[in-house]
Amino acid sequence: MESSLELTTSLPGTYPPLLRSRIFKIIVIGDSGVGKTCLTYRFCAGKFPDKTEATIGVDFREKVIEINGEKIKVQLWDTAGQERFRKSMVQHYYRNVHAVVFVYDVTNAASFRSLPAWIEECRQHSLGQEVPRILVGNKCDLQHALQVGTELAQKFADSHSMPLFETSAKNPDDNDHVEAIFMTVAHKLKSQKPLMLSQPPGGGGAPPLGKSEEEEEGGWSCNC
Ligand SMILES: Nc1nc2c(ncn2[C@@H]2O[C@H](COP(=O)(O)OP(=O)(O)OP(=O)(O)O)[C@@H](O)[C@H]2O)c(=O)[nH]1
Repeated sequence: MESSLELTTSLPGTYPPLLRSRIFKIIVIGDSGVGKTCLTYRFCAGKFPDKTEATIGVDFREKVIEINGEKIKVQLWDTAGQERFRKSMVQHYYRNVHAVVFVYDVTNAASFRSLPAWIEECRQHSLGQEVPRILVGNKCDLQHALQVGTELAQKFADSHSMPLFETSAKNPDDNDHVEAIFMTVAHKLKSQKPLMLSQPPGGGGAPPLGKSEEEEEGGWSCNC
């Protein structure tokens, strides 16, 4: 995937000023091919990617946004949907997560039926209802091929206490805008700041919304 070309490491001692801003780590999860890469690329780069390949392990994309005068880095972890590309990375995805975005493809009922398994995987990694979660139905531009209607998806979202957004990474004109979806999550995280300053017992949940683990380790940064 071409996005890997956009990744740059931070050299020790050369931290750009924005590295001190707060980071929201949001993981994007769902079956292979639902459009996780396209959605994250759309938000961070502002356009639909020319071409994508199956994500191997994880890709990171970041965007700096401003909420109420504070600059915040939204770090999207685009995870691999294919099991064979996930195995070695799973433990890393789930550390220090602030929010989860579950994605299905509205033209692929199987991707919708997989959602309980993705939710369960998150739960097993201490990401339950206390962490902001949203549900995104992607590829709404392909209305002629629709397999998952809004009513069914809304029932599922309600039963898991998640807001539902239906969008298209390719052409969001008539749907929820990709940018607005991720901004909604960021606003929610910012408004929950006091709640997130302490670790839950056992330390399994999200850390304070300050320096990320990757930042502490001088890890990856992507400026797309
Ligand atoms: N028509 C349409 N096609 C889309 C949309 N989003 C993604 N696609 C296409 O769906 C295919 C898969 O998209 P990806 O973003 O690579 O899917 P993914 O979920 O990241 O897949 P993995 O990396 O294997 O987990 C690509 O051919 C995209 O061009 C959309 O909103 N509309």
